[in-house]
Amino acid sequence: MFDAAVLQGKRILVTGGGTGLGKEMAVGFAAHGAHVYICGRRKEVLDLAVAEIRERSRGQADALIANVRDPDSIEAMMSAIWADGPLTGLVNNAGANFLAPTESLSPRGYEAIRSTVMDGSFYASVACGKRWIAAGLPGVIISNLVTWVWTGSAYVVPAAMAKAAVHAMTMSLAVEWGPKGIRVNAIAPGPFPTEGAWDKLNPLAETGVGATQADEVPLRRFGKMDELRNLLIFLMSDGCSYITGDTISIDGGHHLAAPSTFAGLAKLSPADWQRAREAIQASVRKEKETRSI
Ligand SMILES: CCC/C=C/C(=O)SCCNC(=O)CCNC(=O)[C@H](O)C(C)(C)COP(=O)([O-])OP(=O)([O-])OC[C@H]1O[C@@H](n2cnc3c(N)ncnc32)[C@H](O)[C@@H]1OP(=O)([O-])[O-]
Ligand SMILES: NC(=O)C1=CN([C@@H]2O[C@H](COP(=O)(O)OP(=O)(O)OC[C@H]3O[C@@H](n4cnc5c(N)ncnc54)[C@H](OP(=O)(O)O)[C@@H]3O)[C@@H](O)[C@H]2O)C=CC1
Repeated sequence: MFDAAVLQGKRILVTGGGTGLGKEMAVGFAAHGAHVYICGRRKEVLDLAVAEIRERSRGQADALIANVRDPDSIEAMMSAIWADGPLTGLVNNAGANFLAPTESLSPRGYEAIRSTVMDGSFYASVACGKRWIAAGLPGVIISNLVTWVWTGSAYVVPAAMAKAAVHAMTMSLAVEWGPKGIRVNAIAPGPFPTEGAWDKLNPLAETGVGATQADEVPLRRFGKMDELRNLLIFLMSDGCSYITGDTISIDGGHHLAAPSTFAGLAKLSPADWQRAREAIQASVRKEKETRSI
């Protein structure tokens, strides 16, 4: 769909690019000429991802360990990247989410999600924005949101709140930084199955409702990674020079047909929720064992 050199000379950081959607975007950017950087908290996962991105794209990729919940960690990562030259683009993709009845959430559970999605996107955007502004350089920021920024969603309330905050950041920064040549957009994907998301959002047969299902998507299927890449490459490219402040859905029409949330989980019993919690926490424990930061 695009010229293979459409992103030649671009240097793009994808947060959370070691897995799932972030890794797939990184493959697309690198295959179209960009040097991609990915970050996350697990060295082994990042090393494997860099090897895979290089092989699949035949392009340039590097990884840095960083925790987006920690502004000092983000600053250290940005300084390391900028030492080799400025970024031209940032994708705020790192995310955290799990299904839970809201009344069961502790302040730490809420904070784990809010700080990853809302604070992480803010810190990374400001770390890039202030460098671009100081150097008089243009830049592109794209945040990976979800259609709940328009609909809300039961049982994932901290994620819906935090993504909505980043939606507001997108509109606000587009206006504030537009005169400086910085474009700020977002995407709102529907279901694109990934191990990370499905472990946390569809842990049991009973949790297979709306948000993670394909049958009520008007286009009757999940999203494909090539479709995601096409949108991201376009938004990141110089051909997209007049779009800013927008959040573009890529969900096969799911949110317009209404069942794109977790409303259907009202049928779960307390025992079902306990099993869901145990399954989610088993997945989190497995991931945490391999964290490097
Ligand atoms: C359509 C699809 C849209 C997709 C959207 C996505 O974003 S998909 C992206 C999917 N990918 C990811 O999410 C990847 C990143 N995710 C992660 O790093 C972890 O999943 C994390 C968010 C739990 C944070 O880890 P961490 O090391 O910071 O945290 P921790 O383990 O120390 O727990 C913190 C608190 O949370 C509590 N708690 C946990 N589970 C449950 C539960 N089921 N119920 C209730 N509470 C729960 C836990 O008890 C603790 O509180 P406490 O007891 O101390 O008061
Ligand atoms: N899959 C889907 O259908 C949809 C996904 N999305 C969004 O897409 C994004 C990616 O989700 P997906 O690929 O499915 O799930 P993943 O779990 O695979 O991706 C999350 C990534 O974020 C990284 N991450 C999490 N916390 C931090 C942190 N504190 N610092 C640095 N990196 C962090 C994780 O790496 P590590 O744990 O090593 O740090 C992981 O690589 C999320 O923002 C999600 O909300 C939106 C709509 C639909």
